[in-house]
Amino acid sequence: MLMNGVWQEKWQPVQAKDEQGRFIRQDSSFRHWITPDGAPGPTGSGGFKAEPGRYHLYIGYICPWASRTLMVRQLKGLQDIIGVTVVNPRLTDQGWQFGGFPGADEDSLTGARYLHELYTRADPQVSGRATVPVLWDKQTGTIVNNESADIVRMFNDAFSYLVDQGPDLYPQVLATEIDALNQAIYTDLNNGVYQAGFASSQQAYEEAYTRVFAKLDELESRLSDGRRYLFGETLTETDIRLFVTLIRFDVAYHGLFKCNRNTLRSMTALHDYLHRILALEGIANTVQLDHIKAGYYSIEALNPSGIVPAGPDAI
Ligand SMILES: N[C@@H](CCC(=O)N[C@@H](CS)C(=O)NCC(=O)O)C(=O)O
Repeated sequence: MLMNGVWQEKWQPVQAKDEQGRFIRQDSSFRHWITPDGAPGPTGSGGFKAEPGRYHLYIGYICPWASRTLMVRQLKGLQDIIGVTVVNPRLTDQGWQFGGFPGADEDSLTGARYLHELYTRADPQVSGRATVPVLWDKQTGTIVNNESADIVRMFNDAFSYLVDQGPDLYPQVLATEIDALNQAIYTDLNNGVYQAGFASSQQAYEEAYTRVFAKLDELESRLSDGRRYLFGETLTETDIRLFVTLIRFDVAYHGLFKCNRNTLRSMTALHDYLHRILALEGIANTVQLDHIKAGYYSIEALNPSGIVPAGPDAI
């Protein structure tokens, strides 16, 4: 991580935990918004007008948070106006690295070797972890935003006057319900699996494990009435947020994070739902299982041997 702009070599997956050994996630540090006219958004400062070719997205296929943004870029047809660079899925002592793995890119935009170089370019005194996703502004050479939830919202509407494509993933009529379900899915699943995997006490692990499977059971039953998506026929950002955790479940969370009551594949309604979203145009290309496996199983604190499991054969 970075301390006052200086990279600290000893990377630890758990930087903060509470007195019961529960993993605590850090807040994102860049929170500006791209808007149609460059006016300030809900947080941060203005000056980031939606313009074709001006912004660039740094992601890792391993990362569920980054993958949300990649999916929304795809669903909203922004591929031609927002470029993408993919980091190596194996975290190094220097954090995320460019190149060196099939399907990982060099950073042809800034020439950086590691992602943290972008953070210090954006703010020479920055402290915190150098996480993906990063939404980069080529015009001013800075980070617009590194919070996937914000980037998803921006991609949903900021560029609509340039590219009017794809569903509205945050329709106003559903906003309150979306916010509530997002929060529940974040707590129990998106972050819940990490709390199980990175727990440093039996109690913290069991608490998280119980919440993960209680939420999966609840969603399995919600989807069992034959609805296409969580809110019916309309695909929303909540589906994207759930999908990124479900797609990683059997290949990473079931084994590495000890979320092993059952596989996702054995939950029929959720499994069908997962494949329904995977079949949406362009979405399969946003999922690279080899990156997901290699990345998670390279977390030394959880898997010192570095051995990557051969299975499962199918998701
Ligand atoms: N709040 C961030 C979290 C992103 C995040 O935690 N990314 C992880 C990868 S899945 C990361 O880059 N970790 C590197 C590190 O913590 O040093 C978001 O949702 O955008």
